[in-house]
Amino acid sequence: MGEAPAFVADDLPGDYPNGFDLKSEGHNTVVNVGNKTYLIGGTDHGSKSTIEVRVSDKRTGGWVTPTVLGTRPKPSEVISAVILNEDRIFILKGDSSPDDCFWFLEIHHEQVDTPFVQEKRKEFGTEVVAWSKGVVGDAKKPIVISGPSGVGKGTLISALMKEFPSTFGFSVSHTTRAPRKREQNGVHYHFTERSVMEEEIRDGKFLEFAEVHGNLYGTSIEVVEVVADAGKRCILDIDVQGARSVRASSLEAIFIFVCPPSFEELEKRLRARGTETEQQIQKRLQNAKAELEQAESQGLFDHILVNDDLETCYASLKKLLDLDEAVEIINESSPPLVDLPRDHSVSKIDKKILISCGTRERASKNIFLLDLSSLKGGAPGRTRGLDIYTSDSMTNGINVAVEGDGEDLHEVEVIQEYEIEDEGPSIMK
Ligand SMILES: Nc1ncnc2c1ncn2[C@@H]1O[C@H](COP(=O)(O)OP(=O)(O)OP(=O)(O)O)[C@@H](O)[C@H]1O
Ligand SMILES: Nc1nc2c(ncn2[C@@H]2O[C@H](COP(=O)(O)O)[C@@H](O)[C@H]2O)c(=O)[nH]1
Repeated sequence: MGEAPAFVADDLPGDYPNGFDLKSEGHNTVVNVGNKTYLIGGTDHGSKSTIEVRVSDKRTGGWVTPTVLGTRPKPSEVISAVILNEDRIFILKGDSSPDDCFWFLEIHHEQVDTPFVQEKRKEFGTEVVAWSKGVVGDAKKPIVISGPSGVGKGTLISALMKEFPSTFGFSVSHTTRAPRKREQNGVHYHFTERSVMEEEIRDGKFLEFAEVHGNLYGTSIEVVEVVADAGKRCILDIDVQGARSVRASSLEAIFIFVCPPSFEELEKRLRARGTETEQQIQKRLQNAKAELEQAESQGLFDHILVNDDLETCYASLKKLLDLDEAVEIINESSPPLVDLPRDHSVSKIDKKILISCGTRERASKNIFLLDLSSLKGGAPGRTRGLDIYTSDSMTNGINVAVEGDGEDLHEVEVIQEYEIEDEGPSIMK
């Protein structure tokens, strides 16, 4: 038996407040989770238009604007919503492009939080919600490479990127340090002012950041997601503090620490590179000692590589990434894409979402199923692992592209075995 619809569009509270800059009629959605009501809808501030969120606690009344983290979706005229696990709301945007129709809004409900919302609630001391774009299919785990300055991380990463340009994408960090000769903005780093970066950190735009050798460095969420969205495996070159933060985040990654064969050799390489002043070299060497000690921390790094002979170290890196025999494969099969039409209805059945296309009056037989049982990640990045199944990918009028010969679609048969409640769709425009 299917669950009752998560909410209905008519469920607007009697005291639905005017005065919000949320568009009315259809552009908004109201979701009740326990004692809270979430009003989710579009605003139109010119180029800055995004979906906004207001929260009301039924016990205290009144509406608050929560701290909103993550990349906010652009408004849509048709928004459907389904509550998942009470710690997040699944948002479906009708009439949106395939890469923009599924979103998750992570919330706080009673004792239930996603780790990110929990951490940020403590940090901000406010009501916090966090957006995370839903992505069909999975992405290969990003690779975090750490190690003391001058050990050869950049050299190893460049070799990987050169040999496997379609497989890997580099996470271009932000830094407040000055560019070196031949370093290009946007390629080697996003060079930025400290005040700007600090503000972006406060806005929750960074997956991790750290003060390293007297400058601020950080990995923006956007940079990592842009690489993953391009179907590439992201490589992060970050210090040990950053690795620790990523380990604590929702980003599942492989963590590699690169060691020098000796401290003397590290110093030799740093000096030979000729990019730092004597004072900076001393600072980096001092920090290297601490980093080498921390590399031993239980559970932080999955692999430790000694970069003595470069070729040998590079071969070991490729081996642990299962690339030793590899020839780069371009255009691996991509996950199915779906255009969610403007008129659709949504029902929740366990961890599956059934979407029927068409209006209530002119119901269409076009349906597809979203399986949310293997979700991974979440704010501050993407929520991955959505699976789509469609009844008839070629003839049903939904623009669904499915790889393979169609056999994968046998799961769709299961749809007919579910009993969907008669109450109609959970929301319809
Ligand atoms: N195995 C190696 N043997 C000898 N020299 C090496 C080896 N690996 C790298 N190098 C050299 O050591 C210097 C430092 O390397 P690289 O810039 O890649 O270090 P890094 O770890 O990325 O440093 P940073 O953290 O400061 O960016 C470079 O001049 C590079 O050519
Ligand atoms: N925590 C982070 N550390 C970073 C990031 N980008 C680079 N780094 C580390 O900084 C040092 C110095 O780099 P350099 O280019 O000035 O030599 C090095 O250990 C890098 O790994 C980041 O985004 N976050």
